[in-house]
Amino acid sequence: MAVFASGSYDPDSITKYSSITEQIPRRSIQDPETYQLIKDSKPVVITDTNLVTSASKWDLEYLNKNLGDGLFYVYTSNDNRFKYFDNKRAEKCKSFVTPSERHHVTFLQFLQMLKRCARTKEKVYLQQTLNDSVGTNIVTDFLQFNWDWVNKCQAAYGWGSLSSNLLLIGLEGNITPVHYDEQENFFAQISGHKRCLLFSPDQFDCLYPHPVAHPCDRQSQVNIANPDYKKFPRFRNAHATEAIVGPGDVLYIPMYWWHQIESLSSRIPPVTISVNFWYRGTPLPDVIQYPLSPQQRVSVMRNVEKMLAAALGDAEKVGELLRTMVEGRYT
Ligand SMILES: O=C(O)C(=O)C[C@H](CCCc1ccccc1)C(=O)O
Ligand SMILES: [Zn+2]
Repeated sequence: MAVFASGSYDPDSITKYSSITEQIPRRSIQDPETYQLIKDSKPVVITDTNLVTSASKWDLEYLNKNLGDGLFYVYTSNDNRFKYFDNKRAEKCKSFVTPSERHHVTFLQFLQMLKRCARTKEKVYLQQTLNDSVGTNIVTDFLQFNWDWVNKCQAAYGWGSLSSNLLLIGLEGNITPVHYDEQENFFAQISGHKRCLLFSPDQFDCLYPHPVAHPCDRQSQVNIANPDYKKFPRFRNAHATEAIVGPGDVLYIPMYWWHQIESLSSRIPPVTISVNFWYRGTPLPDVIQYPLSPQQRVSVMRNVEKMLAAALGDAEKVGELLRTMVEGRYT
């Protein structure tokens, strides 16, 4: 077993995907190009924001001592994929097999689950929105985030309010499969390394998301590690851009950009820790410019799916109606 110096990762552990073509640029907060990229809704890794420097001391021991006795959502998966699913919809959708299991546990129970994973090879992923149940030391660290910088960005780009900060503590090998979010995201890496694969929103047709009413809405049906080209032939045309983020890096994931996040193996520390900053998007402009942006086209498609499900009173009937409308007519 190779042991890596603290804070490094094993480059050989990185799965080779055919669809990777380029690297996401890494820029300083001093560099004007950084702000041009964000303005253009393009991904960029900003290397020196000090956004979460106050969290550099967050390791499992410190977090166990200071996170308080609240409950945390921890997902377990028997493969290493943690495909997000809407819990409420999953309960309603009888035929749906949840791709991972959600537990609501104390941090101590999470640590015990981590220990068990070392034996059972099961994977575990803590994904919890930071809330006011955390201890005072975490509040102090949180208040020392570089809010000045991130608030300036929020205002400069006309983003909506900060909706949440998700604390993510994962094991090497954990994968959050390809999905998009309807929020702007400053993804801050605190401990360990993560490989982020991003696909632009105009590749919607190559990534075959689940229907909007499905528990896995916004998630791609394609497993990019083993794509089913019969079901998803256009995935052959997909091209990703990649960044490996380490402690102190902040990846800007623009709203509607597809992303897959993989925790890279590094013996020290055995876990990866990240905190994201999700912002509601810029409100629609008063005058819509044509042609619509790829993001706006995704939003239109989502609205059509929602309206048809409501109009038909049954989301299961949307596909049939759309086929009737399109086949032989709009082809
Ligand atoms: O920050 C982001 O957007 C990420 O995708 C980070 C990702 C975990 C996100 C889990 C999730 C996905 C969809 C809805 C709610 C929660 C990771 O780091 O593994
Ligand atoms: Zn995401």
